[in-house]
Amino acid sequence: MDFSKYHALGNDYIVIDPNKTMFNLTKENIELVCHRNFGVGSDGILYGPIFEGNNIKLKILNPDGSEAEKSGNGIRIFSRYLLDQGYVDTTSFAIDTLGGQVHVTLLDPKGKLVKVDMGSVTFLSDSIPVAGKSREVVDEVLELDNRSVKITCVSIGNPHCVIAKNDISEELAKEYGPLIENHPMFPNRINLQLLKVIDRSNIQIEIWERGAGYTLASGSSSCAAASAAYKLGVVNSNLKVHMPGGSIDIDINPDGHVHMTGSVSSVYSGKFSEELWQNLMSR
Ligand SMILES: N[C@@H](CCC[C@H](N)C(=O)O)C(=O)O
Repeated sequence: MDFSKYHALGNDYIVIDPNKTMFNLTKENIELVCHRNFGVGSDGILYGPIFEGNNIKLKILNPDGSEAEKSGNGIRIFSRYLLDQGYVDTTSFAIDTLGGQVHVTLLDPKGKLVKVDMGSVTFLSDSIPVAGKSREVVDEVLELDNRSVKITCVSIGNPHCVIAKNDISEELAKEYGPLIENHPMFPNRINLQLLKVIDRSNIQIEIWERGAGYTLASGSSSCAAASAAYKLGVVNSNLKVHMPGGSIDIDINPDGHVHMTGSVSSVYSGKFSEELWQNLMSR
């Protein structure tokens, strides 16, 4: 077995385990493995577990080869991988990511339902980052290709830009996505969520992910959009985030920590063909 593939609400990831498979994490290799025509195909690679003392570290790679600080669906998937491979034998453990440590609780004996304390969010421009003077970026006007949009920006370890609209669609996410992701206001690029508030306990989002493009679901996007809606005063602290691939439950605790609960599905474990493997090893 060289890799395992899982999805969380249609957001699919390949887990490559450095304890089992030597893999050069070059931009070209990541792009090839994630490519849906020339490789295995996925919305990213989860590279781990990397053991540092007693800690378990995870690296999250986007299909364009960039490294993400956090991924909500990625963390839930990786938690199930740790259980499937016998790396953990408790229902509660921590994982270190570039965007901080997260705390996981397996709510199902097979790891099919996972809750994660994703940490706390910030709206501060310097932390996200968003260019310009130091401020909270909440309901602020951004010029976008001859249009004005209202943005609220959030970091939950990785950066997000939320745009609330009455009508949202895949087409609109694909139109706004590249413009927002690469806008000069966002020096580290950014993930986009188009947000529609259904009622105080339900929101709907369409997502464009930094380094990945349009995806069917995103855990950190769910946390970001729910936190933005809560900050704007239009939802309660416990809510459901509906996405094209399914829904995630979000609880915003009084201490500011955001808890995300959602499913994980196993797809298959596989081996790279000798031909693809030679290709990957040669660069
Ligand atoms: N799908 C993820 C987010 C993955 C990282 C993102 N593309 C970024 O670059 O920040 C999720 O479920 O959170």
